[in-house]
Amino acid sequence: MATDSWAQAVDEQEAAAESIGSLQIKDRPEENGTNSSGAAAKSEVDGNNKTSDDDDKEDKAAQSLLNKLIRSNLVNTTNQVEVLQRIQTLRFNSVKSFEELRLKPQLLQGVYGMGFNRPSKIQETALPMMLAEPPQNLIAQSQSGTGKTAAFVLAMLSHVDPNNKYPQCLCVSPTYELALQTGKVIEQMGKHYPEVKLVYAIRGNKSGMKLQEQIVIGTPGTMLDWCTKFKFIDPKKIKVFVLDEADVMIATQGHQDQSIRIQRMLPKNCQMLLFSATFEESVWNFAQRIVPDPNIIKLKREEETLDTIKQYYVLCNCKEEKFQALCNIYGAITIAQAMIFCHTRKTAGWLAGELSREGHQVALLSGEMQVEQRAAVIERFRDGKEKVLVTTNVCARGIDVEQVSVVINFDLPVDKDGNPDNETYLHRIGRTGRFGKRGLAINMVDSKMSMNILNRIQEHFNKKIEKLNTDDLDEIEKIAS
Ligand SMILES: Nc1ncnc2c1ncn2[C@@H]1O[C@H](COP(=O)(O)OP(=O)(O)OP(=O)(O)O)[C@@H](O)[C@H]1O
Repeated sequence: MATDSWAQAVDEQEAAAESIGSLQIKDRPEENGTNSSGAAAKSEVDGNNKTSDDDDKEDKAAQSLLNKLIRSNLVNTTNQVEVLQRIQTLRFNSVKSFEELRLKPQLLQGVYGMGFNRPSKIQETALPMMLAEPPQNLIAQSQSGTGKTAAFVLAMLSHVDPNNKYPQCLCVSPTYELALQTGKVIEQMGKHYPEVKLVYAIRGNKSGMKLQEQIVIGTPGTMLDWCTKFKFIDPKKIKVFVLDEADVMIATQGHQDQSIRIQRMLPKNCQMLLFSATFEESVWNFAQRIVPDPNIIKLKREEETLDTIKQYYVLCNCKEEKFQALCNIYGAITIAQAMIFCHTRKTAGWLAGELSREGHQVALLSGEMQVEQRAAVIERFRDGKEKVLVTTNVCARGIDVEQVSVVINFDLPVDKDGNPDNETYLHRIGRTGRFGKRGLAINMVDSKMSMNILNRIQEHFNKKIEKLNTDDLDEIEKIAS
């Protein structure tokens, strides 16, 4: 992943270039796209890699929250679920309908009330395991948006006994905001089951006495305090323990230990469920400490591909020329919606301003915005209220806006050392099914260094990126046909 020391360096370089420009000593690149300032940029980066742009730094929790806030649907996947079951355990059949799960009528009503017609891919396999008797432990990994939260919420609601007025399910989340999002799902799904109550174990929400609510959802530190220091919760009475967003959890100092300490207080027969969007070594090690004797299910992510994307590059000398090229493209072809990626906030802000002056309806995602504000911007764009979304990569990481047909790399994606960030390139332009039949990606090249990056991206994907002359309207028109 690209970090922001490079962004900072580019910011500084841009600022320097502006002051140099005002002294009329502009470093103009050659027509073939070479530019001596490319090398200068690299050395600036090298000299500045300690000065990171902290404001732009996104943590995983914010990313995850953003995804939840803007998502209104399941992520489509045709990949098969991979199941690793415990030895000598029951065989679980996957289900194709919610009826097959024999849910309580109030819960079935809740599920349908949320507009779910049938279980998602991961739910087909995970739900029968989670609802089985005796309770089964589960480690489940699948990409964000595939229905994990809805699955464990249904499991918790199914397992509680509303007649018992004490906590029976604990669910730990990495942040207060993420806990609230899960809480909302519990409230929606449990809408017709009002006897079941929910409480948030989050800082400042001290209850002062033993809890009566059956479900407690919160962050690990407060949850641990409520179990140990304040004794609001009797851990011995817990039937279901859920650890959500394990990959986000382990990125936060202290969360792992706190979660493990909570888990150790729970009875042996308590059902342990752990969910994660990714499964790197560290997550896996943590998962195994939290969930003894687990069933494991994994849903592979759809492969991203460049096969159906037409890729072009445009040679320019400076950002003004890149902007002009962009205007020419807009003048020649009809673009329903486009996403434009810039390397720095400053360039993104400038470009958004220029585009608005040209009469475009522009949305800008910027690092200073709160997560909720960003979600609102993306939502407006997704709803078609704006036609162009200008953003830095840091802001847009992980965001899917399906209807976008044109992606413009105003700056090519690079990592902190100035090398091509192939993963980000693929993610920006290559989503499966994102473009329907055909998509268009246009890369702006403005220096020897960026030409070199483009060449390396071509080599990496073994896919030719064609040159496009944006001064030739006929040529531009052809790319859209
Ligand atoms: N069976 C279903 N049918 C239709 N929509 C569903 C179904 N299950 C979940 N959804 C919806 O799909 C979206 C994603 O589901 P959910 O939040 O459970 O996924 P997730 O894997 O937990 O994602 P994240 O990791 O981001 O929390 C939500 O809007 C949810 O309401």
